[in-house]
Amino acid sequence: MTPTTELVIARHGEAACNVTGIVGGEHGCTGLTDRGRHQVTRLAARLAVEHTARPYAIFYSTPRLRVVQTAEIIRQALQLPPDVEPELRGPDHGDADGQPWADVKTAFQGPPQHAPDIPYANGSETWNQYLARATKALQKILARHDGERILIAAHGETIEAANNLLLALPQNTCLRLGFVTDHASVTRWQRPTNRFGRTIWQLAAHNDTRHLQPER
Ligand SMILES: O=C(O)[C@H](O)COP(=O)(O)O
Repeated sequence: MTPTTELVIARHGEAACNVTGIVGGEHGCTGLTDRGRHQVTRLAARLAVEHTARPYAIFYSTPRLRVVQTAEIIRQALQLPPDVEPELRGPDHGDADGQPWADVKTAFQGPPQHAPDIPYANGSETWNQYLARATKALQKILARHDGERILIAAHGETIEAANNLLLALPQNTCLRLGFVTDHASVTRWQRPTNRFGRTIWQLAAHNDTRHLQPER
Protein backbone atom coordinates (compact mmCIF):
# COMPACT_ATOMS: atom_id res chain seq x y z
CA MET A 1 0.00 0.00 0.00
CA THR A 2 1.24 3.47 -0.87
CA PRO A 3 2.08 5.38 2.29
CA THR A 4 0.02 8.42 3.16
CA THR A 5 1.59 11.80 2.63
CA GLU A 6 0.80 13.91 5.67
CA LEU A 7 1.28 17.65 5.99
CA VAL A 8 1.04 19.02 9.51
CA ILE A 9 1.32 22.78 9.95
CA ALA A 10 1.67 24.12 13.48
CA ARG A 11 1.14 27.83 14.02
CA HIS A 12 3.65 29.52 16.34
CA GLY A 13 2.70 30.30 19.94
CA GLU A 14 1.48 33.71 21.08
CA ALA A 15 4.05 36.39 20.23
CA ALA A 16 4.54 39.82 21.74
CA CYS A 17 3.69 41.47 18.42
CA ASN A 18 0.36 39.56 18.35
CA VAL A 19 -0.52 40.86 21.83
CA THR A 20 0.39 44.48 21.07
CA GLY A 21 -1.09 44.42 17.56
CA ILE A 22 2.21 45.28 15.90
CA VAL A 23 2.96 44.11 12.38
CA GLY A 24 5.41 41.28 12.98
CA GLY A 25 7.96 41.19 10.18
CA GLU A 26 11.72 40.99 10.67
CA HIS A 27 11.68 44.29 12.64
CA GLY A 28 8.34 44.08 14.42
CA CYS A 29 8.65 40.55 15.78
CA THR A 30 10.33 40.38 19.20
CA GLY A 31 9.54 36.73 19.86
CA LEU A 32 7.16 34.61 21.91
CA THR A 33 5.50 35.65 25.16
CA ASP A 34 5.72 33.41 28.25
CA ARG A 35 2.19 32.26 27.43
CA GLY A 36 3.28 31.48 23.89
CA ARG A 37 6.23 29.39 25.13
CA HIS A 38 3.87 27.47 27.39
CA GLN A 39 1.45 26.85 24.51
CA VAL A 40 4.27 25.56 22.35
CA THR A 41 5.55 23.29 25.12
CA ARG A 42 2.12 21.60 25.13
CA LEU A 43 2.10 21.49 21.34
CA ALA A 44 5.59 19.95 21.27
CA ALA A 45 4.58 17.26 23.77
CA ARG A 46 1.70 16.24 21.50
CA LEU A 47 3.87 16.23 18.39
CA ALA A 48 6.50 14.15 20.21
CA VAL A 49 3.92 11.43 20.91
CA GLU A 50 2.94 11.43 17.21
CA HIS A 51 6.60 11.38 16.18
CA THR A 52 7.21 8.28 18.28
CA ALA A 53 4.22 6.47 16.72
CA ARG A 54 5.01 7.44 13.10
CA PRO A 55 8.09 9.62 12.70
CA TYR A 56 8.05 12.88 10.80
CA ALA A 57 10.52 12.61 7.91
CA ILE A 58 11.24 16.32 7.81
CA PHE A 59 10.62 19.46 9.89
CA TYR A 60 10.54 22.93 8.29
CA SER A 61 10.44 26.33 9.94
CA THR A 62 10.03 29.85 8.64
CA PRO A 63 12.80 32.36 9.46
CA ARG A 64 10.76 34.80 11.62
CA LEU A 65 11.77 34.95 15.29
CA ARG A 66 8.46 33.74 16.77
CA VAL A 67 8.52 30.70 14.51
CA VAL A 68 12.24 30.01 15.05
CA GLN A 69 11.60 30.03 18.83
CA THR A 70 8.58 27.75 18.35
CA ALA A 71 10.65 25.38 16.20
CA GLU A 72 13.41 25.25 18.82
CA ILE A 73 10.96 24.06 21.50
CA ILE A 74 9.61 21.44 19.07
CA ARG A 75 13.16 20.40 18.13
CA GLN A 76 14.00 19.71 21.76
CA ALA A 77 10.90 17.54 22.22
CA LEU A 78 11.23 15.59 18.95
CA GLN A 79 15.02 15.57 18.59
CA LEU A 80 14.37 16.66 15.00
CA PRO A 81 16.22 19.79 13.84
CA PRO A 82 14.24 22.21 11.64
CA ASP A 83 15.24 23.26 8.12
CA VAL A 84 14.60 26.99 7.79
CA GLU A 85 12.79 27.65 4.48
CA PRO A 86 12.96 31.39 3.66
CA GLU A 87 10.23 31.18 1.01
CA LEU A 88 7.77 30.13 3.73
CA ARG A 89 8.26 33.41 5.63
CA GLY A 90 5.15 35.43 6.43
CA PRO A 91 4.14 38.30 4.12
CA ASP A 92 6.80 40.92 3.39
CA HIS A 93 5.31 43.92 5.18
CA GLY A 94 7.48 46.70 3.71
CA ASP A 95 7.08 49.99 5.63
CA ALA A 96 4.23 48.47 7.70
CA ASP A 97 6.72 46.26 9.56
CA GLY A 98 6.76 47.34 13.23
CA GLN A 99 3.73 49.64 12.86
CA PRO A 100 0.38 49.08 14.61
CA TRP A 101 -1.88 46.85 12.49
CA ALA A 102 -4.78 49.16 13.36
CA ASP A 103 -3.05 52.10 11.64
CA VAL A 104 -2.01 50.00 8.64
CA LYS A 105 -5.55 48.68 8.17
CA THR A 106 -7.08 52.13 8.60
CA ALA A 107 -4.79 53.59 5.93
CA PHE A 108 -5.46 50.61 3.61
CA GLN A 109 -9.17 50.53 4.48
CA GLY A 110 -9.01 46.87 5.50
CA PRO A 111 -6.63 43.93 5.94
CA PRO A 112 -4.35 42.83 3.07
CA GLN A 113 -6.92 40.23 1.91
CA HIS A 114 -9.55 42.90 1.20
CA ALA A 115 -7.67 44.37 -1.77
CA PRO A 116 -5.52 41.37 -2.68
CA ASP A 117 -3.73 42.87 -5.69
CA ILE A 118 -2.73 46.15 -4.03
CA PRO A 119 0.30 46.51 -1.69
CA TYR A 120 -0.99 47.39 1.80
CA ALA A 121 2.13 49.49 2.53
CA ASN A 122 5.13 50.90 0.66
CA GLY A 123 7.32 47.97 -0.29
CA SER A 124 4.91 45.29 0.90
CA GLU A 125 3.81 42.24 -1.05
CA THR A 126 0.19 42.15 -2.11
CA TRP A 127 -1.85 39.37 -0.52
CA ASN A 128 -1.93 37.51 -3.84
CA GLN A 129 1.85 37.86 -4.25
CA TYR A 130 2.29 36.40 -0.77
CA LEU A 131 -0.07 33.51 -1.55
CA ALA A 132 1.73 32.76 -4.83
CA ARG A 133 5.13 32.64 -3.09
CA ALA A 134 3.96 30.56 -0.14
CA THR A 135 1.96 28.08 -2.21
CA LYS A 136 4.92 27.61 -4.58
CA ALA A 137 7.16 26.83 -1.61
CA LEU A 138 4.58 24.39 -0.23
CA GLN A 139 4.24 22.66 -3.62
CA LYS A 140 8.01 22.15 -3.76
CA ILE A 141 8.02 20.67 -0.27
CA LEU A 142 5.12 18.33 -1.09
CA ALA A 143 6.84 17.15 -4.28
CA ARG A 144 10.11 16.59 -2.40
CA HIS A 145 8.48 14.51 0.34
CA ASP A 146 5.80 12.52 -1.47
CA GLY A 147 4.60 9.67 0.77
CA GLU A 148 6.29 11.13 3.86
CA ARG A 149 5.17 12.89 7.02
CA ILE A 150 6.00 16.58 6.89
CA LEU A 151 5.92 18.95 9.86
CA ILE A 152 6.03 22.73 9.37
CA ALA A 153 6.18 25.39 12.08
CA ALA A 154 4.80 28.53 10.55
CA HIS A 155 2.29 31.40 10.49
CA GLY A 156 -1.46 31.69 10.30
CA GLU A 157 -0.91 32.89 6.74
CA THR A 158 0.99 29.68 5.87
CA ILE A 159 -2.08 27.67 6.87
CA GLU A 160 -4.23 29.94 4.71
CA ALA A 161 -1.83 29.33 1.82
CA ALA A 162 -1.89 25.54 2.31
CA ASN A 163 -5.69 25.52 2.46
CA ASN A 164 -5.91 27.67 -0.66
CA LEU A 165 -3.53 25.30 -2.46
CA LEU A 166 -5.04 21.97 -1.42
CA LEU A 167 -8.67 23.09 -1.63
CA ALA A 168 -7.76 24.55 -5.08
CA LEU A 169 -9.56 27.76 -4.20
CA PRO A 170 -10.00 30.22 -7.07
CA GLN A 171 -8.03 33.48 -7.08
CA ASN A 172 -9.54 36.11 -4.75
CA THR A 173 -11.53 33.65 -2.66
CA CYS A 174 -10.11 35.72 0.23
CA LEU A 175 -12.74 38.37 -0.59
CA ARG A 176 -15.47 36.10 0.79
CA LEU A 177 -13.80 33.39 2.89
CA GLY A 178 -11.05 33.11 5.51
CA PHE A 179 -9.59 30.64 8.02
CA VAL A 180 -9.31 31.02 11.79
CA THR A 181 -5.95 29.87 13.13
CA ASP A 182 -5.16 29.97 16.85
CA HIS A 183 -1.71 30.11 18.40
CA ALA A 184 0.01 26.70 18.64
CA SER A 185 -2.81 25.08 16.66
CA VAL A 186 -2.36 22.08 14.37
CA THR A 187 -3.76 21.81 10.84
CA ARG A 188 -3.45 18.38 9.28
CA TRP A 189 -3.74 17.37 5.62
CA GLN A 190 -3.48 13.72 4.53
CA ARG A 191 -3.17 12.17 1.09
CA PRO A 192 -3.83 8.42 1.17
CA THR A 193 -4.07 6.23 -1.91
CA ASN A 194 -7.02 3.84 -1.86
CA ARG A 195 -7.08 0.34 -3.36
CA PHE A 196 -8.37 1.74 -6.67
CA GLY A 197 -5.29 3.91 -6.99
CA ARG A 198 -7.22 7.11 -6.25
CA THR A 199 -5.24 9.71 -4.37
CA ILE A 200 -6.95 12.74 -2.91
CA TRP A 201 -6.06 15.32 -0.30
CA GLN A 202 -8.20 15.20 2.82
CA LEU A 203 -8.39 17.89 5.49
CA ALA A 204 -8.19 15.78 8.67
CA ALA A 205 -8.10 18.73 11.10
CA HIS A 206 -8.08 22.49 10.93
CA ASN A 207 -7.05 24.66 13.90
CA ASP A 208 -6.87 21.70 16.31
CA THR A 209 -5.99 22.97 19.81
CA ARG A 210 -6.94 19.92 21.90
CA HIS A 211 -3.44 19.83 23.37
CA LEU A 212 -4.01 23.27 24.92
CA GLN A 213 -7.08 22.16 26.89
CA PRO A 214 -8.25 22.94 29.52
CA GLU A 215 -6.35 26.21 29.46
CA ARG A 216 -8.09 27.94 26.55
O1 LIG B 1 1.89 40.50 11.94
C1 LIG B 1 2.08 39.57 11.12
O2 LIG B 1 3.16 39.40 10.53
C2 LIG B 1 1.00 38.57 10.82
O3 LIG B 1 -0.15 39.13 10.35
C3 LIG B 1 0.64 37.76 12.00
O4 LIG B 1 0.47 36.44 11.62
P1 LIG B 1 1.21 35.32 12.47
O5 LIG B 1 1.13 35.75 13.90
O6 LIG B 1 0.44 34.04 12.25
O7 LIG B 1 2.61 35.24 11.97
